Amino acid sequence: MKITVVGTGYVGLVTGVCLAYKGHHVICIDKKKDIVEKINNMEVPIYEPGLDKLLKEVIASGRLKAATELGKSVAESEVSIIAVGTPFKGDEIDLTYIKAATKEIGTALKERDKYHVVCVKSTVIPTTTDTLVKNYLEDSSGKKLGEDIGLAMNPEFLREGKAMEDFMNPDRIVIGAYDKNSFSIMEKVYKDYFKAPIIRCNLRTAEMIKYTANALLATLISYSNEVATICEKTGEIDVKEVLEGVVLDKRFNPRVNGKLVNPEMNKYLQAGCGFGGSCFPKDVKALISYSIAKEHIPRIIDSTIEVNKEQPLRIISRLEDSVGTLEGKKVAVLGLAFKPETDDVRESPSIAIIKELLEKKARVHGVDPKAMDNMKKIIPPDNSLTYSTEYKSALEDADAVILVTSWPDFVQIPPEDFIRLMKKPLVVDGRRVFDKARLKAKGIRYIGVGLAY
Ligand SMILES: NC(=O)c1ccc[n+]([C@@H]2O[C@H](COP(=O)([O-])OP(=O)(O)OC[C@H]3O[C@@H](n4cnc5c(N)ncnc54)[C@H](O)[C@@H]3O)[C@@H](O)[C@H]2O)c1
Ligand SMILES: O=c1ccn([C@@H]2O[C@H](COP(=O)(O)OP(=O)(O)O[C@H]3O[C@H](CO)[C@@H](O)[C@H](O)[C@H]3O)[C@@H](O)[C@H]2O)c(=O)[nH]1
Repeated sequence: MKITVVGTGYVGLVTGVCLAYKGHHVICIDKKKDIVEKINNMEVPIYEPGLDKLLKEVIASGRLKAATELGKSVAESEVSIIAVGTPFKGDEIDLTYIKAATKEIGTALKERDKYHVVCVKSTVIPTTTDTLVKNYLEDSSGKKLGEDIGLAMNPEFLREGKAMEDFMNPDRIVIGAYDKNSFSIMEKVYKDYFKAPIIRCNLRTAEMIKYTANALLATLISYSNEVATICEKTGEIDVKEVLEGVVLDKRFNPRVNGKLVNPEMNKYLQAGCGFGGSCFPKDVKALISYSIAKEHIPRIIDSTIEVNKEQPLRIISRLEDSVGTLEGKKVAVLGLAFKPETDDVRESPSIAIIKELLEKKARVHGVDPKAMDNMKKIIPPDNSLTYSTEYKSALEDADAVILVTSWPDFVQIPPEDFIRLMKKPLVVDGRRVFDKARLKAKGIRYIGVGLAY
């Protein structure tokens, strides 16, 4: 099947490469020339484990190409998948890129005389596909939906850092479609290639499934963080023990032959310094603003954002409680990416933490094995702020370290390094990954989220 993917960022590139690997012929379109050139030269423009190898394979086999213009490719394809960004801007979702991509596809469809399905993969709020996208498409193509063109909404659930694994082995494939033809063509994209239940629904339901999934996962994180604060304020309760006691319920973590089969869910029932990334913050905010526009004040998901905003700052105030003023003190921030195995720093809690430390006149040394360059673009280095990719120079003479991202390099730091390199070692564990007892036994002071002593 010939498929055009419009928008070759994170989702578009993974989608294009995986569909080509499964046997489809894919053209990936992006406005950015440098992305297109890199792809055609078999270079991956983002860091994502496993993508490199497959990209080389599909380019070499001729099943994937990249281009900046979509006209020819759309006219020759059965399906166009829209995977452009849908950021949150001001106080609502920004659909500028969706509008532009839809218009361009519609214009290109004037040249096609066979049925063609336009599929929205970008995360868009309910009713976007069956109103805005439908209207733009019909206006720009001069064709009628259901007669000459089809429309589908197929949300993506991949996680950064695990994108290849998630795309290749999806838990479910959600296909919202306008008509029968659109369903059957979209099924042809997936059915024979992926082993997953296909959920057939209308366009709005598909849009809402995506938001509900992200808002629920983000809410679990904020819920865990709220419980953490209650534990901190009580004393002699460790939120880690509490949540471990909760997740062993088989309704969260079913067992097969006595073994846990879904411990991944436990990551969302853990206390820490908050969630970040390119999706949770913007999607939860978009759902809130959509709900308000529909005249419903969403109390639970509103608090999800509020708790998350406070979480990085709570860490700093606990550090201050322990060491007094931060002015002139050196603080090592371990981890800049919003989670391990990615170079993505968008909305990472490390941004709020570094800004707050600088505001309090601390000297900051940020460390990350992959995300340092991306962070430099957001908060450039200066006299008070240094970056590196390894932790040892950051620990040297530091008054405290704050663990923000649980990269294995950091989790495995031997306590001897804290003792040897730091002034009077103090570890603030923002992800609860260190062995508190082991550190304390070596005389290292320890502050953990959700732990008062
Ligand atoms: N990143 C994720 O983990 C993830 C997972 C699931 C869903 N999503 C959703 O997928 C969508 C895309 O996210 P992303 O992270 O891949 O975004 P991204 O910013 O990495 O990529 C978007 C790409 O689209 C290109 N683009 C914009 N307008 C274009 C046009 N008219 N023609 C051609 N190219 C165009 C941009 O140049 C950019 O490279 C968003 O709606 C996001 O919410 C993202
Ligand atoms: O090893 C981990 C993994 C996650 N987290 C926390 O969980 C949050 C979210 O992680 P994750 O869900 O893996 O992030 P994303 O890659 O942004 O993926 C989410 O957002 C995507 C975009 O919509 C969806 O497709 C995914 O299903 C959804 O999980 C992070 O900010 C962290 O707070 C950790 O602390 N450590």
